[in-house]
Amino acid sequence: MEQRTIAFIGAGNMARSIIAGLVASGYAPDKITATAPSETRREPLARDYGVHTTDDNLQAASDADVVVLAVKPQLMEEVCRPLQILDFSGKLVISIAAGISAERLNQMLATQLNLVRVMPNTPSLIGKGMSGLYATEGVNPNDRQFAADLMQAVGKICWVGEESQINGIIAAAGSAPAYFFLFMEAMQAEAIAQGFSAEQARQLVQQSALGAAEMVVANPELDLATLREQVTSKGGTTAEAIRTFNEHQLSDTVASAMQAAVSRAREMEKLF
Ligand SMILES: NC(=O)C1=CN([C@@H]2O[C@H](COP(=O)(O)OP(=O)(O)OC[C@H]3O[C@@H](n4cnc5c(N)ncnc54)[C@H](OP(=O)(O)O)[C@@H]3O)[C@@H](O)[C@H]2O)C=CC1
Ligand SMILES: O=C(O)[C@@H]1CCC=N1
Repeated sequence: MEQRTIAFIGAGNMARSIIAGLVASGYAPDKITATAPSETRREPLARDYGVHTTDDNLQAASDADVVVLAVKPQLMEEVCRPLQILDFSGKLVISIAAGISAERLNQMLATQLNLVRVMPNTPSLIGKGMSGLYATEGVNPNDRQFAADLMQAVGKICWVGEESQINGIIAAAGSAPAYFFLFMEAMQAEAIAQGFSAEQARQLVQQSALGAAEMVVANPELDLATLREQVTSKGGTTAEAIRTFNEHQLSDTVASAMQAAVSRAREMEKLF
């Protein structure tokens, strides 16, 4: 892919995941700068991935072709204010923040940005990310392509045509790794309660999760219900487990949780 100079403003969990995946995919580390106030954040990034780091947001953004806004939503306004003096006209700006609209970002940076909103997730760290992308009006095909290439270097992508759909991406992908971790945590805890060591329980759970996910990927012609039915022998153990999940309205719980993620994103759009 095209090697542009990229500044990540904010070097936390998500920026680190993208940077790790990018560098592993062959992106030149010396084209990447990550900024954070604390040395403890910056040092491991420089050490592990060979990228430049600094606490100088203004210099990093000024030197970059592409500015990735990767701070917490509640800090975005404060972080953007000093950057208002920059000329963003030749730059592509990518925001990965949840709950901050393009219109708000234009206000925060006091200009009409050439902006793509991206909603990634942390498995980008290992090249297995899932990102949603929304290009604001006027983003040229080259910049769209660059944003797509960038996120494809760390996983799969899904373009959305309406900005509001980014909140749906949060619910279905951005936040989703945490749902699966939670499910695995609960399974691990019960496996321990049933007598396995923490290590054994973790292996039982993680290998089953990996196997299930890979079965889904390897069998695109089979819908998810069919894969489930293949495990569920009539009158057997799985049927009882599934009946218990259904009795406790697992589907409704999942739907409510995803709706709660969307509601929170909408609420954040008003707060920050
Ligand atoms: N985590 C996730 O799975 C996902 C997160 N996102 C979005 O990514 C963004 C970042 O989230 P996440 O990585 O989890 O958050 P983190 O808290 O892990 O990272 C935030 C980073 O911002 C840095 N920071 C704080 N103040 C400044 C400043 N003034 N200038 C520059 N950097 C600063 C922090 O540095 P320091 O530690 O030194 O203070 C830290 O490196 C959020 O907007 C979130 O919505 C989107 C999708 C998924
Ligand atoms: O929890 C959050 O707000 C961010 C956005 C998606 C995942 N983490």
